[in-house]
Amino acid sequence: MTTTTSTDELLSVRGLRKVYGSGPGATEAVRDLTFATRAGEMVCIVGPSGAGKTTLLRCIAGLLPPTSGEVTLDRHPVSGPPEGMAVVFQDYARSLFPWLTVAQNVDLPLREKGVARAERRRLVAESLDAVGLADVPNSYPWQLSGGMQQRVAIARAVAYEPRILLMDEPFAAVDAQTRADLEDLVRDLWHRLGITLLFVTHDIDEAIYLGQRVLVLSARPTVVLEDVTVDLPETRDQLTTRNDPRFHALRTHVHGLVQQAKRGEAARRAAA
Ligand SMILES: Nc1ncnc2c1ncn2[C@@H]1O[C@H](COP(=O)(O)OP(=O)(O)OP(=O)(O)O)[C@@H](O)[C@H]1O
Repeated sequence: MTTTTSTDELLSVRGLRKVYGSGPGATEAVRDLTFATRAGEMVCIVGPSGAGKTTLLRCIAGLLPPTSGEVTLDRHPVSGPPEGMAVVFQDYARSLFPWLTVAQNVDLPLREKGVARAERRRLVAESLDAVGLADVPNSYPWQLSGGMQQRVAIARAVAYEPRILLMDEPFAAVDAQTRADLEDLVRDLWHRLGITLLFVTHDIDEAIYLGQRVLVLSARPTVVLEDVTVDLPETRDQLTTRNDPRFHALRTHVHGLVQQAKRGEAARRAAA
């Protein structure tokens, strides 16, 4: 288990509950979630399908009001999209504007933030360079592969200079090789920029490869089943890390927890 001291806590989720709708048709998506992350941490979240991972991220991002409980960023309650937070979703095709070029897509949130033109130009160029897209600023998203489009979405988030970046299954729609490249890109950006990262994924191997901690969620209504510390060397690469016996042990452990969560869901359904 990881304990987070109150002094360096950045994000805190306390007693979060989210119920959609009311009356007999209500869905309790999240029952009672409590965890915290320190500044600069990389925390991955896994859990069975429908466990409420997207609901949790939307509450953290201030896009959805919780039914009860609280999310704080730097001790300030989150009640709308907070400054200093950026989100990358799975569906890059819908999150990019097809009528804007790559550079214009990255630039848009900076314009909305009121960043001066010269500074915007620098941030757009630097972030496109950071994701390996320095040579296509004038292309349109639909002219690029899926992996490249997701890089544009990442560049847009990075250019915003967030303190915390939320990613909701960002690589679920790309092929395996592209996914491995994007995982390494995220680790690299996290190291270089010193941001805090909260990364939701279905993929247990991906969670362990990327994270310093993996929060395993139960099935709906959701609680944290276990907060697993990923005690792998900080320098990771696709071959060595994934062949490390410790990686296999962690994967077996997390896999067992997710299976346990699914069985809990099956038992709940049988009892209903
Ligand atoms: N707008 C909504 N109205 C009613 N129920 C909803 C709404 N959004 C989500 N739900 C329900 O809440 C539960 C959790 O959904 P959510 O999308 O947060 O889970 P998830 O863990 O992200 O799922 P997946 O792993 O399949 O992406 C599901 O039962 C879902 O049907």
